[in-house]
Amino acid sequence: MKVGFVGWRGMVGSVLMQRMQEENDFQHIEAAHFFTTSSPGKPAPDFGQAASTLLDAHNLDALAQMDIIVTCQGGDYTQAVYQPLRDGGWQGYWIDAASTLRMNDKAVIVLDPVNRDVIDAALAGGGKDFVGGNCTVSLMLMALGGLFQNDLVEWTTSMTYQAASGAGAQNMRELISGMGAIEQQVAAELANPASAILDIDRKVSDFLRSDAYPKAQFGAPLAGSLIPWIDADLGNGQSKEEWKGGVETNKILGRSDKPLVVDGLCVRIGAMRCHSQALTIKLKQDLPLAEIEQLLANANDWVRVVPNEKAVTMAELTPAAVTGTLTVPVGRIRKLGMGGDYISAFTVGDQLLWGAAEPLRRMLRILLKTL
Ligand SMILES: NC(=O)C1=CN([C@@H]2O[C@H](COP(=O)(O)OP(=O)(O)OC[C@H]3O[C@@H](n4cnc5c(N)ncnc54)[C@H](OP(=O)(O)O)[C@@H]3O)[C@@H](O)[C@H]2O)C=CC1
Ligand SMILES: N[C@@H](CC(=O)OP(=O)(O)O)C(=O)O
Repeated sequence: MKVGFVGWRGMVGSVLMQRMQEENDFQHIEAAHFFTTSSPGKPAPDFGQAASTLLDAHNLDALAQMDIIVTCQGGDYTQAVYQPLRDGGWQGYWIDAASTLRMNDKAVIVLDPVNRDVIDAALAGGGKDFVGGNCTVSLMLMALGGLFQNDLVEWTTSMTYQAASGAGAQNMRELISGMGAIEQQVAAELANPASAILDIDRKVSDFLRSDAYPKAQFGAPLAGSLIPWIDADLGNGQSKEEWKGGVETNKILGRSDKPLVVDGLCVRIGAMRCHSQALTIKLKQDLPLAEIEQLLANANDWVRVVPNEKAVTMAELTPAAVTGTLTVPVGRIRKLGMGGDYISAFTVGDQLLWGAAEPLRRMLRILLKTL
């Protein structure tokens, strides 16, 4: 098997490479080839394979030599290369982090702990295109798979608290710059315990609204504020990120013919790389909480039910606790005042791991085992 990697040095690609090394995935690959859009001919990274040089990621002939291509290069690259490659007769497997092909009929959105059956059916039917899902959708399904997979959900809202990393590496830098710049505005006042808090607040507020605040990437202040819009404006009041919540959830679950309503508001907050979501779930029946918790906990090896108590919630159900881990905690589970079939839940997950790189890594392993 020849496997080509495109976008391996970007943020998502780097996390993918790191996970592949941790899981010894390269040992299962006969020949790994690394592509670049910027520096063909330069030395390729050494992940225990023979030293080689970087290939041109726009060279269709070089790409066509691959049995499997894994790309984390982004939607523009997929848009430019995928169809010409297929039109040229390439029959290989395409594994992609970008959203471009997700809703294509022939593509499967991969999240194997949730939809291994959908993936296997596609492979058996000759499917060749496997795309990672939107990060909030994948993380929601990892957390709440126990309810969705048992067809217990009538509808759900997902109100998100999304990290800067979802917008890219430069946006993460801008978030930290914003935090630092705010502190600098009032460093002298902070050092003086007698300074008036309303003076500090006024200085910070003035700075947040000023042109001096670093916001070139996000277009609005994030540190010290939030941004209640993510991705494109669809023109009907819904953001594209919110639209993805519904269509991608149903596609992953293989129920686009009988779609569940999944809708809500997507909000960017000042976390680094963990997305959080608050959910209201209308169940099809009034199940005891203990049964709900058991269904959630048993759904996969990564979900962890956090008891709905203050101390453990503060310790375990936060971006600070979860960042850099594959664990997907879900907590704040309780019956809501609307009735016994309404529950709340809150979940946190690393959007670069289960939200981006890990489903791709696992799909590659599935292919390497199957082919
Ligand atoms: N960010 C996220 O959370 C998610 C992203 N995705 C998808 O993955 C795609 C890639 O996202 P992301 O990883 O954030 O993109 P990055 O901007 O981090 O990387 C994309 C490419 O930029 C080039 N590049 C230029 N300068 C640098 C540099 N200094 N360091 C590293 N790479 C550099 C590299 O290409 P080259 O080596 O060819 O020069 C790299 O592959 C997105 O467009 C999206 O489609 C999907 C889910 C989540
Ligand atoms: N849109 C997500 C990140 C992302 O890349 O999503 P998608 O893969 O659906 O384009 C966010 O900003 O948090």
